[in-house]
Amino acid sequence: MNLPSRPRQPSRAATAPNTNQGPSLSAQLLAVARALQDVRQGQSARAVLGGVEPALRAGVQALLMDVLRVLGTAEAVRAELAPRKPASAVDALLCTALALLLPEVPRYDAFTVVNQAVDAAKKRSATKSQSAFINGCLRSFLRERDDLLRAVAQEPVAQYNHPQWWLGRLQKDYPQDWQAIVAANNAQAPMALRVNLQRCSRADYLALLDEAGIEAVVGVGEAGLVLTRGVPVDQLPQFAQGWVSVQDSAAQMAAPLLLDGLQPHDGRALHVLDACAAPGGKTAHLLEAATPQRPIDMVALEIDAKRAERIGDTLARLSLQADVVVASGSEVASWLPAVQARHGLQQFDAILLDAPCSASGIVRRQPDVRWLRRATDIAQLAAIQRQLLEALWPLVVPGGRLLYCTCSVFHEEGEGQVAQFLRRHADAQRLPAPGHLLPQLREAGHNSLGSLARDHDGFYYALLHKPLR
Ligand SMILES: C[S@@+](CC[C@H](N)C(=O)[O-])C[C@H]1O[C@@H](n2cnc3c(N)ncnc32)[C@H](O)[C@@H]1O
Repeated sequence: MNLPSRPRQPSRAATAPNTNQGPSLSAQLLAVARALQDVRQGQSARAVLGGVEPALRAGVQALLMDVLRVLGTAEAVRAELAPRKPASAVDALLCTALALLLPEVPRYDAFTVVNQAVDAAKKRSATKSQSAFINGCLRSFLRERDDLLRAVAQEPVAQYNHPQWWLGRLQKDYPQDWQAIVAANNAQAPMALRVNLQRCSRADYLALLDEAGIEAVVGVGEAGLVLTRGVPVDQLPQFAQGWVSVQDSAAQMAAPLLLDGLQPHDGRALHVLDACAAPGGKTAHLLEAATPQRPIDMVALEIDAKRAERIGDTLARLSLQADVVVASGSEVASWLPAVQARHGLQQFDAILLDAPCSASGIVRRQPDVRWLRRATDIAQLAAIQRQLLEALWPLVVPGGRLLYCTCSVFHEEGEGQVAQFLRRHADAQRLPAPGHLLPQLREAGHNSLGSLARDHDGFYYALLHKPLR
C-alpha cells in the first residue's frame, strides 16, 4: 500500500456531484453499497450486478470492482474509525466510501465522495439515521488519513487486500513470487481478443480495429490480440457477426495445446469432448481451429443447464456447432452411451477438462472471488477435479490426449493434482505444457506494447497423452 505524502487533489474523473446526463454519484454509491452487502452475504458480483437497474449498471460495476480490490484496507480503516461494527447497510456504505477515498482509487475528489455518501445515506431507510455518523467517520478519515493508513498497513489483509488464508497459501506455493502475484491480482486486466480464423485473419481484423480507431497489439497464438484500452464489445467491429471474441490470453492457450499435432489417421473428423464447457469460450476456440484437413466433431458437456444455454449463445454468434449435453462429466454412464450412438464413436481423440476451480488466477478480473471463497473450498474443489480426471481418462482413445486446466494458481488444483494423477496412472504420459502460469503485473511504462502482448491471467495447463497399446 502506498502512503500519500500530501492530500490528494481533485482527480481525473468527475469532480461534480452530478451531471445533466448520468445518474448522480449518490445513487451509484447507494447501489454499490447494496451490491457489497449482497457479495458479503455470498452472492457473486456478476449475479448481483445483473439485478442493478440498467441505467446505473456500468457505473456501479466499475465502482464495485474498485471497492472490492481495496476492501481489506477499507474494512481495516473502518475498524479504526468505528471499533464497534455498524449495522450491515451502514457498514457497506461506509466501506464503499472509504474505499473510494483510498489513494489506489483516484476516481473522485475526496469531498465529493463524502458529500455524496452522506446524501446516499439519507436516501435509504436502513442508513438514514446514521448519516451524521457516516459523515463524521469520513471527515475523520480525511483529517487523519496518513496516520490511519500507516496504522492499518501492518495488517496483511489490509496491506495486500486478500484474506489471510489465501496469502498463506500463496506464500507456501510461491515463496519467491507471492507478492508479485498479489500485486498483479490487485491491478486491472487488459482486454484480450481472439479473432475467429474461420471468418478472417488476425491481420485483417487488426486493420478493421485500426479503421475503428481502436489500438491493439498482437497477442498469443495465431488469433490473439490485446487492446491498449478496453472498449464495450458492441464497439468491436463485426462482434455481433462473430468475427471476434473476448478471451484472456492464458485461456487462448488451451485450443492449440490440445489440438496441435493431433490428426485422425483415417481422414475422419477428430472426436473432441469439452467436458466442462460453459460458457463455451474454449469450445468455440477449438471449433474455430478446425480445418478441411482436420474437421472437428465436438461434444460440449456441462452440468449446469442454465450455464449450458450460454454455450448455445456463444456458438450461435460465431456460427459454430457442437452437441451440447447437460450432464456431469464424472457420471459417465448417464450420457456416454447416447453420445457414442449419436457420434459413432467409442472414445475421444481429445478431451479438454477445464475443471471447476477456485478461480484464484483470475481475481484481477473478478475481484469478488477472493472475498467469496473459503479456505475449505480448495480441498473440496480438488476432490471434484480428481473425480473428473478419473472418470474421463478412460474415455481417451490410445494415441489421444487430455488437457487438464484450471484458472487457479494454487498447487493443489494444478501441479499437485496432476502429480498425484500420474502416480495413479501408469498409462499417462506428460507432453510439454506451461504448468502454472502466473498473472502478470505489467512492467514499468505500464501499457508498454510488448508488456501488454505478454499479459495474461493465472492459469494451469497439463497435457496428458495415452500411448498406443
Ligand atoms: C472453468 S468453467 C469452464 C469454462 C469454459 N471451459 C470456457 O472456456 O468458457 C467450469 C465449468 O464446469 C462446470 N462443471 C462443474 N462441475 C461439472 C461436472 N461435474 N461436469 C460437467 N461440468 C461441470 C461448471 O458449471 C462450469 O460451467
